[in-house]
Amino acid sequence: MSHPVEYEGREYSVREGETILRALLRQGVNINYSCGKGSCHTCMCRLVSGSVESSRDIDPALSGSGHFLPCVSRPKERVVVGPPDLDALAKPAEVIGRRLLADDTLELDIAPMGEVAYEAGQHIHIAGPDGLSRPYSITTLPGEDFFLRIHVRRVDGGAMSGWLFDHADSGTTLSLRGPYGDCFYDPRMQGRPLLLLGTGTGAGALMAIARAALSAGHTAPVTLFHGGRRQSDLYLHEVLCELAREHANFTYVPCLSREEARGCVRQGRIVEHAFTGLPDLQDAEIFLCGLPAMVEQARVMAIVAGARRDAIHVDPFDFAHGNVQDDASRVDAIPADPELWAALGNGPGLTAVLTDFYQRLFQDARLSPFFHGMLPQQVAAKQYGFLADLISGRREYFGLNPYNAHHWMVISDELFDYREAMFEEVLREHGLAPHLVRRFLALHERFRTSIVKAEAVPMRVKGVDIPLRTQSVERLDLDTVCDGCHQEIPAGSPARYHERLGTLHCRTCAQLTDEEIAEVMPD
Ligand code: HEM
Repeated sequence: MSHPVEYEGREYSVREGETILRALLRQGVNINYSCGKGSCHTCMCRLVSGSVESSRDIDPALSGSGHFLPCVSRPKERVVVGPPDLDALAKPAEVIGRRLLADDTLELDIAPMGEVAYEAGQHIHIAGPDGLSRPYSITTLPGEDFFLRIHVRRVDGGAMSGWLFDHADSGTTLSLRGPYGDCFYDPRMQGRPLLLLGTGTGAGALMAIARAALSAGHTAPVTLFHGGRRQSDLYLHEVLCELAREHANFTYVPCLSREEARGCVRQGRIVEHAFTGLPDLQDAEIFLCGLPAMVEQARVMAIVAGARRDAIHVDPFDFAHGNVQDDASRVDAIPADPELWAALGNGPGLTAVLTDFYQRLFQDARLSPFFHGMLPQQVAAKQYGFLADLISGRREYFGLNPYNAHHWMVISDELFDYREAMFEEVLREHGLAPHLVRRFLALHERFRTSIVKAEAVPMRVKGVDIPLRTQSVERLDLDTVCDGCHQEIPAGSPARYHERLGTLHCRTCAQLTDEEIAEVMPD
């Protein structure tokens, strides 16, 4: 028998065999999570009452303070779940060593008071004085030493990196939270080629992932591309060359985009080199750490090269910089794809795909709530306008760009991938060749960072944010009809106008409060 779960004051059903995380996501709860299998700890919650059964143990200090992982737990009775107690999750730690790896890159050895169970390449949040806190990738391997090592790049005007550079000497105390993230080597990847792309200190995390794989006896090729502008950006050059000498299946490819490249260093950006000649990435595991623009471009290229969505592992804190490019420039940069357009019958095939896709989406428990009040054929027609422009190269679409169209929606990477899997299935059912399916999905992929976000954002028009407002109470100038009860609303009455849906509701259907009415009808 399954038991319900209460989260943030609301009760949710849990189906037989379903984890608490799955149940909450299915019912539209916006809960932070990442790996979904008990490794990254991103979804950690506190058990306020009741008990759960977990398929994976966590640090006893965490379970002792009432924490558990909803992604690997099922309720044993009715449970009440709350957000994690961040103070209880913090562990004191001490800096025990530091060295400069380059003018602007510092290596810190940090000894936590107590055990921190992590995977190489995961990150921890480090808090300094005044509660300032930033994520840093762990560059050591678990069990290798009693301390953790991180790499810090001095960021211009960066308060935390500046503080670590100037004040984090041996003996300085810090506070740690984590580990977090699912960008790490899993022994189940044995036998698959690993492709690692990083810029800046992303190389520290990638080196740890490569070392974890090699020390676990990974025999398939492991290729690490590290990109920088200047020679000094390639701050792990010697160490990575040494690793390549020690392991025949490890290749290190340094690339320089600005300074002249010499010796084994290649000229240009890593994305250009890594995807030259489009390797077949169907079996590969891909790790991306570094500049958001690189991560975004590499993700698109990986999809075109056949990578599975769940095989692309991204260090999530790199996206903390937000949306890297505006949609208009993205659209301008997308070349027409005459082969794909022809395969879609120059239009009718796209209509057929979108009609089927939205029919299916409107039946889906996770996606349909976003489309409340809309009709599948309406949405399919608008989507056609957007995609037909991208694929055919014409420029006739004047609807909302993806950033603005989704500004009010909370969409996780996982939900985005869920929609993509559904879309992929429809494309295949319509007989599109596999290489064209990838190219189609890569078009969507280019807009991921415009669409995926943890909270609603204001619309942005010509670089200016429009205040987030989807509903307003108005005093009507003309007689009209209520979209709820279909009764007349006489001119001069208050009504609620839903800007996005374009609907109007009378004071009864909209349940207007006296305060709301008084604001538009002060007399
Ligand atoms: C989980 C993923 C997604 C969800 C839940 C979602 C949901 C929606 C919803 C509800 C709307 C209607 C907005 C409104 O009229 O207020 C919309 C519009 C739109 N979506 Fe998505 N979407 C997703 C992914 C995508 C992707 C991958 C693309 C393509 C890059 C895309 C492109 C668009 C565009 C262009 C519109 C505007 C159409 C128009 O009004 O002219 N969406 N989406």
